[in-house]
Amino acid sequence: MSQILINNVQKVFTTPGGPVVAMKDIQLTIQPGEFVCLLGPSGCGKSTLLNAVAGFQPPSAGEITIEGKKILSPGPDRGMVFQEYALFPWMTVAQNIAFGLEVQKKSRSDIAQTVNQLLDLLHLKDFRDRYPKDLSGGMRQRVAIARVLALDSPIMLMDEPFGALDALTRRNLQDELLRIWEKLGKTILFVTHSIEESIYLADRIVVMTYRPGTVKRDQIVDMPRPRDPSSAAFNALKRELGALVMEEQQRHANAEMKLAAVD
Ligand SMILES: Nc1ncnc2c1ncn2[C@@H]1O[C@H](COP(=O)(O)OP(=O)(O)OP(=O)(O)O)[C@@H](O)[C@H]1O
Repeated sequence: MSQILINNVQKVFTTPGGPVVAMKDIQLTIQPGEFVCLLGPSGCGKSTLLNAVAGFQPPSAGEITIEGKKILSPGPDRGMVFQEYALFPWMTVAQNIAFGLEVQKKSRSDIAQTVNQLLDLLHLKDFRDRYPKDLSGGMRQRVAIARVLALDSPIMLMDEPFGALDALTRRNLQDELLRIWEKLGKTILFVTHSIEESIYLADRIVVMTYRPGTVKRDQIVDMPRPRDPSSAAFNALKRELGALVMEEQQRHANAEMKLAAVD
């Protein structure tokens, strides 16, 4: 199983205006099978942390290990889903899902079996021969998820995957994701700036501060699923986390005003 250990991680970007400390002193352990959301306003380092776990951008200090092995580059144990669907427009739905398996040189029959299972799991059977341009945003994101699931990585890293979807489609895909997570037992690290989305989905919500990104609150969400966004417990937590996020948003706004004053 795949425990993720984020050990005292820091990331500094060099910019023409000087160094930007995007995240600092991040210390987190994510257990196998856990669903963790990274929550915070724009610019608080959520994507920086996710990209470091993905191995796209190594930290400047500290280290990230998965099952004790230091992360230095992307690997087959981690699948990534982005906000933009990142599908190949010249391939059909089935071909998009099969792509990674073909790169891995799996046998034709294995590929066909996995693709059929995933078309089933994500309710995409009737769309298998369509091209991405002929699909809705929600459908495209289903294909993107199926494509990552095809590789059977134990860890899924998701960067605002439902951010561009309308509210109804978003709820629908959140429910699908929970169903898949419960069925397949993946470890999920999910970036969002939606407080409601984080409470609806996560076992644990890590609220981050604005520049430098640090852990402001590590919150267990101890509510049975499916969660009811109109319940008292849901709303109490929403208010509490809302106040924390608002503080950071305010710090962001103040920092931008200072910059504008310098300009
Ligand atoms: N390549 C880079 N070069 C310079 N600064 C960067 C770079 N990438 C990120 N940053 C800065 O690091 C900080 C954290 O950025 P990051 O994208 O991780 O935040 P975020 O919380 O994911 O925000 P968003 O929700 O807008 O994506 C920001 O202040 C950003 O400007």
